[in-house]
Amino acid sequence: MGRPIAGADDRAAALALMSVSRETEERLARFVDELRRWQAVKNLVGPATLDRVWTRHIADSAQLVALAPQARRWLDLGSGAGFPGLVVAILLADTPGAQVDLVESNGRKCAFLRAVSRATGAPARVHNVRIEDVIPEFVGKVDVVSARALAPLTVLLGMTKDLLRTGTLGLFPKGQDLEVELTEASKSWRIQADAVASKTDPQARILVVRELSERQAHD
Ligand SMILES: C[S@@+](CC[C@H](N)C(=O)[O-])C[C@H]1O[C@@H](n2cnc3c(N)ncnc32)[C@H](O)[C@@H]1O
Repeated sequence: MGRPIAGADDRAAALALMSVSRETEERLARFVDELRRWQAVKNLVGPATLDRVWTRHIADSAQLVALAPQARRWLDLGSGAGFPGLVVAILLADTPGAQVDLVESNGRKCAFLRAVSRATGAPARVHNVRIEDVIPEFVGKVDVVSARALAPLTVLLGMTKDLLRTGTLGLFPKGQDLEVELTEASKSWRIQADAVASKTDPQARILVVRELSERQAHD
């Protein structure tokens, strides 16, 4: 997006980027209300981003759903205040069989995620654990693994390799350093991926990882 926009304009700009029902918009608005309420005492997101929460966080997260329209079972790692995982869960709230697992090590953020899931009826389960400890539980069980602002790509691929090697699609929003991250990660991994332009930030792209294998010494 260009010039920062705030308040009602920000909400309208975000909604113009998404195609959601009235009910889904209301659930997203409930999420934003709760975020503002909790933010006052718990500092869940960067304070500077709160004025543009609809474009910077809601629409930025929502755009992932269109990249995996058939996916029902999502795993979001390092969910923080719910981006992108809880937004995805709200968008899938009326989709039969939808389930979004949110993994977050910070207990305060998990309390927020649970409160919003309850308030919105989103099909989300919150796991207050470390990512490294739960990945094995999800191998073969999720269609998509997502993570935003969690770790450099090399680290992210190491964390998710057992999922990506067994048919789970990886959706990783990335900033302007994606080429550098891909060059670095390609030293250790063979990666089949597309970089899709972000709808909310001209500098950003979403890395869609379709296949992953480890490089051998002779590669
Ligand atoms: C920079 S924040 C990004 C949050 C959110 N994904 C977003 O884009 O707004 C990274 C989050 O990952 C969580 N986190 C980092 N390492 C983790 C780990 N090993 N296991 C579980 N959560 C982790 C942190 O507590 C933090 O909330």
